[in-house]
Amino acid sequence: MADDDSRTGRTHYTSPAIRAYLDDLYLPPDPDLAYAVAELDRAGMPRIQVSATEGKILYLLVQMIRARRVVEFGTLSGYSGLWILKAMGQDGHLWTCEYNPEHARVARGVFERAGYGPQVSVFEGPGLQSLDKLAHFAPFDAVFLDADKSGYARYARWAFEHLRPGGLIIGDNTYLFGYLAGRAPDHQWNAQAIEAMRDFHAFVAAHCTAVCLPTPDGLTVGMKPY
Ligand SMILES: C[S@@+](CC[C@H](N)C(=O)[O-])C[C@H]1O[C@@H](n2cnc3c(N)ncnc32)[C@H](O)[C@@H]1O
Repeated sequence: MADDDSRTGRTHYTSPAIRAYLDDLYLPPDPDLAYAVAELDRAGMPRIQVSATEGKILYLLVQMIRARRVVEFGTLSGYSGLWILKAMGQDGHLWTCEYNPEHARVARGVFERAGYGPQVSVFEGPGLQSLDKLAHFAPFDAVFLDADKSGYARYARWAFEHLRPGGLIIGDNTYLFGYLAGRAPDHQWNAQAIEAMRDFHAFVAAHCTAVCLPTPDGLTVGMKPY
């Protein structure tokens, strides 16, 4: 029977039991990924990595387009980077930007330990200031945005310019923690930040074949047309 509430997103059928059942099936334990998460706690870093399901979505997307050259903004301890590297296999390369030197140091250790050291370039510094350097390695197959949310629109324009046709722009937290629409700006996310995220969505919607997946905080996937 038709269920307008779930189709329109007003209700959903997720439950802890369903999540546990599906995670058991689709997300087998991986010691490298577990180590990247454990490193967050050990180093006193925030647990703000993508979820395992979002990591698996990244993995699938990277494999579906046979990506070999991926850029990431927002490395943290390398958790999402590992998902991307594992999906690319031995001939892939990840350029990942991180402005916190301690996060970059921890991530390098995580990548090395998992055997991906030679396949990763960790760029230290603000992502927007690394764009010119990164452009030397274009064209890319995918660009994953998970750093400064106010920069997403600028990252997306840069990504579009430096992606091959069929390449992907992927952005996490594109609901802007609930502030994207229908919520008043405040000290956490001001009007300018909300406008910047809306500018990101407007750009991706206008230039890419795209959708915003309804993950807990929105995961936007846009393909540069062929
Ligand atoms: C949400 S975390 C990234 C999580 C990571 N992608 C994962 O899933 O494992 C965001 C990271 O971006 C970094 N960051 C924040 N602003 C940045 C900027 N302007 N340039 C580069 N990195 C930035 C933070 O230090 C933090 O490590």
